[in-house]
Amino acid sequence: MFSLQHHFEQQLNRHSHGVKRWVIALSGGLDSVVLLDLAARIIPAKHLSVIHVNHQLQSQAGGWSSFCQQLADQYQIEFKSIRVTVDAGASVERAARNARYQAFEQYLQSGDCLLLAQHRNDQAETLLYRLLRGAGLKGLAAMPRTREIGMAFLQRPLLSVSRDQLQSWAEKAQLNWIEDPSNADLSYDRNYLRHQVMPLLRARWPGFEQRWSDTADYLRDADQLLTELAQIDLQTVADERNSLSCAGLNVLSIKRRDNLLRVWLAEQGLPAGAKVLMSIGQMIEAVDDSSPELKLSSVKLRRYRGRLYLTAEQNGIDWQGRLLPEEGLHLPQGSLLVVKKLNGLRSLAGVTLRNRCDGDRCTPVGRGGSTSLKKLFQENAVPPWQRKSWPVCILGDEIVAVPGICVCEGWQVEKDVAGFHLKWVPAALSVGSDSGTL
Ligand SMILES: Nc1ncnc2c1ncn2[C@@H]1O[C@H](COP(=O)(O)OP(=O)(O)OP(=O)(O)O)[C@@H](O)[C@H]1O
Repeated sequence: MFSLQHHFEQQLNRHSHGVKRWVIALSGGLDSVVLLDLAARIIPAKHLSVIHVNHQLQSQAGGWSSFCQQLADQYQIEFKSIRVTVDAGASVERAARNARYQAFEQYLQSGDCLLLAQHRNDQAETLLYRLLRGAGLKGLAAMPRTREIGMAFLQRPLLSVSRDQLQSWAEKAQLNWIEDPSNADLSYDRNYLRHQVMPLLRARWPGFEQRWSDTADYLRDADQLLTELAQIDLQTVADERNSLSCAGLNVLSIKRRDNLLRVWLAEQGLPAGAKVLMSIGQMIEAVDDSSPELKLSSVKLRRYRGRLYLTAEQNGIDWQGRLLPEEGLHLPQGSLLVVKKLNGLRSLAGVTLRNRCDGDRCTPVGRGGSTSLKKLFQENAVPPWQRKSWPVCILGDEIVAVPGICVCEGWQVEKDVAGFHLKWVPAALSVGSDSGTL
């Protein structure tokens, strides 16, 4: 016979490695109240914590927060309530969800596992909802059982359990919960599906939620395999500055190329619909000396010397006087990385950074004389829009190295000794996106 508690425990055990604290996301509704009850039965209270997000959207919101606090007190579990302001624009549902996940992310620490109470019926609703909105493979994979969130990760241990099973647990255990009146409001798409559409489907095709939940799992596996294929392909076409070779992309079939581009753009928070992929395809196939550009959200995709670059408009980084630390620097505009290996700079002591200036010259090792930075950038195929913000290493008035490009005469470490290698990686663009991640 099915035991909810046993099933729940098994699910937790599958992803318990390294978990120091289990954080229950408690809305006060039936599902998360059952989740809390189950967790409290098998995890010692000192390893548990409850988080409630107050969206401040309804007059009763403060009361729900107090209800959750009282519940946590009953179980003697640490409680945290976070108030968020929901930017109620086109979709209140989506804005509330985004604000909630942001609050979770800020609260969670490394070693935390956030537990959410979504169940099988929620999964089926999500799949149908996404299908209605014309989602791609990733969207149709619906909610993952587990994923990273900020420094921690989240789990949905009830994803294979039905709403009825949760309800009968709640009744047997005599739990109290809140009924959110907005759950009955059919003007919300999710509620319409839940109350009007799903019951019809269930009457005609009993048990369809389980099958849809399996379908979502298959789709997630397929999506993961395609992402892995894209990662393999990226290794052959991307360089260390995360630009892509058009020649390399042209060798791939169009489907495989689109798959790679989708994953590459998604890493930067950029969606890639069919139209965008077609335009990028034209850029890739353009004649080699052309430099087409494509605007994507707030960034530009540019082609330069046969490579594709994603770029934000940069105003130049004020490096002035910045000291070069051994562990490197991570800034919104990019990362300066430092590795120790043969050759390289002999010391970082006193070395500072500044922006490159017009007329800058230096004496790269092995070149036998001085050369302009302009020429060095051209020779190294540094795209023009990156040149302004490329850092230059200075000691006194002298350029001692240009990260990723050269070390200058007199500053290189002795032969066969490890020195400091500097690499400049222009920002991997991260554009705020509302991809509806669950
Ligand atoms: N305000 C909130 N504070 C903390 N966690 C929340 C909140 N709202 C939702 N959650 C978590 O996200 C899950 C899914 O949210 P969803 O909106 O589908 O659930 P709900 O119907 O509001 O509440 P429940 O699932 O508890 O019945 C919840 O089960 C709960 O774990």
